[in-house]
Amino acid sequence: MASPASTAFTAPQLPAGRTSLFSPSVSSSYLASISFARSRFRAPLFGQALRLTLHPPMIYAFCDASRINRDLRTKAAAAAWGGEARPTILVSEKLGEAGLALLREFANVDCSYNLSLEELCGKISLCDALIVRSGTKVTREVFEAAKGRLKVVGRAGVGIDNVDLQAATENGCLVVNAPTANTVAAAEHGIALLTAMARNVAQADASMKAGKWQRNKYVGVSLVGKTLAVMGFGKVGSEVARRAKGLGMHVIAHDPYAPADRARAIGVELVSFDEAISTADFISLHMPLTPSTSKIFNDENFLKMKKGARIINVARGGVIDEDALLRALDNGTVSQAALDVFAEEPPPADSKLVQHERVTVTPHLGASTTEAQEGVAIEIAEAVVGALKGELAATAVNAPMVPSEVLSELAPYVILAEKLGRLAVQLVGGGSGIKGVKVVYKSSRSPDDLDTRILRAMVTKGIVEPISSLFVNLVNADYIAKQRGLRISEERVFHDGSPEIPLDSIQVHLANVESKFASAISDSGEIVVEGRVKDGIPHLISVGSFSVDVSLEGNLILCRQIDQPGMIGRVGNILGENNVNVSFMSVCRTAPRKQAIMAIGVDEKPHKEALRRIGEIAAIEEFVFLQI
Ligand SMILES: NC(=O)C1=CN([C@@H]2O[C@H](COP(=O)(O)OP(=O)(O)OC[C@H]3O[C@@H](n4cnc5c(N)ncnc54)[C@H](O)[C@@H]3O)[C@@H](O)[C@H]2O)C=CC1
Ligand SMILES: O=C(O)C(=O)COP(=O)(O)O
Repeated sequence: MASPASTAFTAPQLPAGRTSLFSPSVSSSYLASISFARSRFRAPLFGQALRLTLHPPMIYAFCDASRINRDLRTKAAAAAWGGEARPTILVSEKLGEAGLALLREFANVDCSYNLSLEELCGKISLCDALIVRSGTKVTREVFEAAKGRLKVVGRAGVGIDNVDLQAATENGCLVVNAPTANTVAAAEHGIALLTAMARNVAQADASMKAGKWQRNKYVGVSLVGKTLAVMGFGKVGSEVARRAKGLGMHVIAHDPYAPADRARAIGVELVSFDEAISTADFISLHMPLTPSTSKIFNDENFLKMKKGARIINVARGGVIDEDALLRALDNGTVSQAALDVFAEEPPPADSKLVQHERVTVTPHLGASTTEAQEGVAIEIAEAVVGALKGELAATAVNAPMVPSEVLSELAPYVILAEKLGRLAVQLVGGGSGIKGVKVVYKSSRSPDDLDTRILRAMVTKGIVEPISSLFVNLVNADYIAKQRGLRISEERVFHDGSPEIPLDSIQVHLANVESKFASAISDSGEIVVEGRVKDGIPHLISVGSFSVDVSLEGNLILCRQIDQPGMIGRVGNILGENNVNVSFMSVCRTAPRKQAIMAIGVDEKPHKEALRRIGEIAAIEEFVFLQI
């Protein structure tokens, strides 16, 4: 690599009249950059501490910097960030008042319940977020009808089987849920159904109301000493287990993914699926509905059950083959069932299962307590508002969860990563197509101590957005990379420095490509650009095998020239005559009077004519203009 004898000429300056680096006219990458810091972020710039106040569009932009940048050109979005118009949140099912109040502080809230699919599709392109419970099917059609406006779907509860996560991801829409606030309610409902079923409470109640007094008919079974199999030992399952232990039951559980010590800690033994269902008197279902759990309780598995077993389902109707359950009830394999959830909700009015004498039913009431609904509403409102502000929700279902402290630490590197991707892709020439991208992180931290997912996503964004109409964010970056056949690999290089600083530099390598600026090809034959964060500002520090030193603001001109006096002046004059403000300039040479690379940061895009005149300077061997 050429010696880093760079000469920095002009200190970067804030454009006249700008009080913040992040004025609305600023590029998408700036917007993306600051969105990580939750509210305020102090960046020591050019010897002075500049307070960056995050306006909503800026914060939000992290989720969708390019879209926001486009939106900023529209009246609606411009107003949104000014506070005149605000984001719109559609709430399609009943949500607790406390949650609605939180939403209303931040957005316009449209509570429209019982929408048909057509009505939902009709509204959704006017909404930035949608909040649902289990009754709204958020299908691919809905995401497509959103035409890119919908940024967040909030599921006010746990199960997200009613949301097409793949379609959400493909459309860059974040899905968040509220996974904890209804756990106890669901567990209590499970216990309520268990005890009610064992003692025929619902049937006896209906009988009395019909004027009967049937004491012999409704003799129940005792729970104490009986075996309960908890199928799915997650949040709800373990709370059910804890309560069932209190009722004197012997509790076993099946969950392929649950840690045995967590079960042991509450006196529950984890067993295989077959052992659980074949030894239990009561089987309580608490697993999610997924392709692998769909209809897992079927004819074959009912046959394995202890004769006369009793089943409780507060999870999802779809985990049971309902026709098979009916057969098992009728042939006595299963003596009773208590169901809160159904494959189709509401089930058909003539459902034989609902009408069955030995089946106790409730209309999906597991989460329906005053307390749980209040909690869920607040949990989801905070998650959705946070996501609209660009914070990464801790309950994101289709995006990597990056803790907020990691985000704020990595914020300047995130900007750097996007800019390096953007630069690298603009250096590609010759229609070679990009296949392999390698991101190299030089860091003194151990790999476990540096979460690079967000950086990789932003490199992808930087590479993909300039060459496509796609917008890329953390939600869809990996998906889009895969779609475009981009293999993104990462490499860590140990840097002997302070672990206080997360990264020394980031390199982006594009393999097997030609470049329109031959000097960008390194000795290894790849386009390589490397950057570093200095004083909170991303800098380009090498291109190909040449060292440079230029802050990555505005745009960039790279020239390779024969090192000789007067070059800076000649290029500077042409730019000056074109009213293009130079923000930064560095020259790096292999040796005096040999080859040199001049990197010039410019605020404006030079006119074609100015670029042509620069290209005509005899000593300039090649040059390229890059938009950052
Ligand atoms: N009826 C209602 O109103 C409510 C229903 N639910 C439902 O209850 C279920 C559980 O909720 P949480 O406990 O909060 O979720 P969770 O994610 O904490 O627990 C689910 C557990 O199921 C396990 N699991 C996954 N596949 C399994 C399999 N094939 N066999 C056995 N276990 C498996 C997972 O390892 C996990 O431990 C979800 O389906 C949720 O939608 C939750 C709240 C209210
Ligand atoms: O949280 C869950 O998974 C539930 O099933 C609760 O559903 P709901 O919000 O009451 O429609």
